[in-house]
Amino acid sequence: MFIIRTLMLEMTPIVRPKTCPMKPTRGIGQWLVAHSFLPTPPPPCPSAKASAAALPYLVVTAGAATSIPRPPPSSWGRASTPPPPPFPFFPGLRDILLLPPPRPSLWPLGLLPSFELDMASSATISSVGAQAALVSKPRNHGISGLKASSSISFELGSSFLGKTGSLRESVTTRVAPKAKSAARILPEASYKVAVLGAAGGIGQPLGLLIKMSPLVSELRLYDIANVKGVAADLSHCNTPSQVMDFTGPAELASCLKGVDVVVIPAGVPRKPGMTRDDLFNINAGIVKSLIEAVADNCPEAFIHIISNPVNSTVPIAAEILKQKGVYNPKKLFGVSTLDVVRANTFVAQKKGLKLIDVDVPVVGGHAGITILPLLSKTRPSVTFTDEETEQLTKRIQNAGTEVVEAKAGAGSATLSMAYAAARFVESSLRALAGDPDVYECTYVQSELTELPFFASRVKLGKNGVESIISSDLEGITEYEASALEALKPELKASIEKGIEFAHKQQGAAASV
Ligand SMILES: NC(=O)C1=CN([C@@H]2O[C@H](COP(=O)(O)OP(=O)(O)OC[C@H]3O[C@@H](n4cnc5c(N)ncnc54)[C@H](O)[C@@H]3O)[C@@H](O)[C@H]2O)C=CC1
Ligand SMILES: O=C([O-])CC(=O)C(=O)O
Repeated sequence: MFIIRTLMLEMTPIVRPKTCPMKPTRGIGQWLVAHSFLPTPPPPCPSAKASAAALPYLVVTAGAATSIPRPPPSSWGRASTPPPPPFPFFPGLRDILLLPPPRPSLWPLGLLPSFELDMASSATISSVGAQAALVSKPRNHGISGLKASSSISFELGSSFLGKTGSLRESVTTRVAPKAKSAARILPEASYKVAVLGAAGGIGQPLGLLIKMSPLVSELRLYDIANVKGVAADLSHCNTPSQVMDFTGPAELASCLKGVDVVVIPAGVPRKPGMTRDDLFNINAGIVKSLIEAVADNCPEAFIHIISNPVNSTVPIAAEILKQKGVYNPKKLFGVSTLDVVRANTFVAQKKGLKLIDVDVPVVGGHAGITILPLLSKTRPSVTFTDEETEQLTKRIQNAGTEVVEAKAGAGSATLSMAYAAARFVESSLRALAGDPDVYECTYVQSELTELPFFASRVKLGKNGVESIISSDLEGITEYEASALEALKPELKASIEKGIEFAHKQQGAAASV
């Protein structure tokens, strides 16, 4: 955690004169990066003293009212403005405050720190020179589950976020060299991300979500078919990244050269009645061939494996990378983020908590009983009856099957998976950008247990896994301890199956 001192110098005065329709309220505040939606910063309210040039890109919403307006730029903040359509990601929020340019990590995918905005109720934000106080208290890790802590606090004098304010946040970003001296924090879209299997059920929405990231300069989409249309479609979104399409093995190398992150959702999904392991025979070969290309073309990239069965496909990838002499265990990840996303959602629903507050670590693997939510480690601290623990654990473990059955033959989770994968991509990019405080649960090579691969919370850094967080496994309940023991044989078998497959392939290739 550190203090972003420079931000204070950039504080743009609140541009909300009396005529603006929005009133400050008590409630949860969320930071949205408006520039994903508002390519041109809106002009100020008519009486605001802030110049258009000083206008920020970051919107803070506070309050829990019914709709968040997205006024057309020409009428931003005018009282007479009819209610505009709701903000796509955050219906249900109202007050909008304009603040300085965003840090890239704060984009609207739920990767948002959550702040308690406790405004003096008597304060009227009437102009640039309002006497308002905004005090935000540190909250739990928020949806991202990434922050060791995040806090922000402002005591304001002549402006809403005046010079006396201070901001403490655990997020950093690339600071453009020029911007440093000007005390300006700018997001820098400079990362190249490749999605392999980009025309599929996960690949398409994942492409869209990555296209919205302010950190990405190139979005490379690869599939064996149908990727041109997806790329043409996405390329019309006016966000920073350039979209490129690559079709078939002949174009795979060009797709991969120079990328920072490779995400692999290529492969077949389950149908009702199947286990993830039933996908092994097809997906093992797909992952193998794609990883061979990754090894040849971008061995330094972070590799995110979504293709099931993750418990086996990650060990396969590790073996292939070893065979190619480029295995870096710190950069190979099985994407188990969806388990965390689900656990957070279900726990919040069950306990009546605010979704953005809840963070449940999920360890083990990514199939059935190998998915082990550590409910006792839920933040904020919350107690569960034995019955609740049993019911929640089972629901989280079977959530994939819940979707497979609901889709009745049309595939498995795609949208929530894309959301989860986009979160993991964003976390990786933030880690690459030097954010010192990025944590995610992921299935990696591990010494946390006797198993060679294990999902747990890890700290991500520029070089991948910086450390594996062991504390989540300390002081777990009896229920969790016995579930942990119970999952080991299945996870071990899946790992061995993957390793054996890779060895057999190598043997077969050698004998040709
Ligand atoms: N890790 C997780 O939490 C989750 C994993 N999954 C897994 O993700 C995988 C993909 O699921 P969906 O997108 O729903 O399937 P899908 O069938 O809709 O899409 C898969 C895409 O992969 C492409 N593909 C197949 N072989 C390829 C190859 N050799 N190279 C490049 N692309 C190739 C297909 O053309 C297709 O566009 C499945 O294995 C599924 O089980 C799904 C949900 C969650
Ligand atoms: O259940 C499946 O087959 C897809 C998956 O991994 C999930 O939704 O967790």
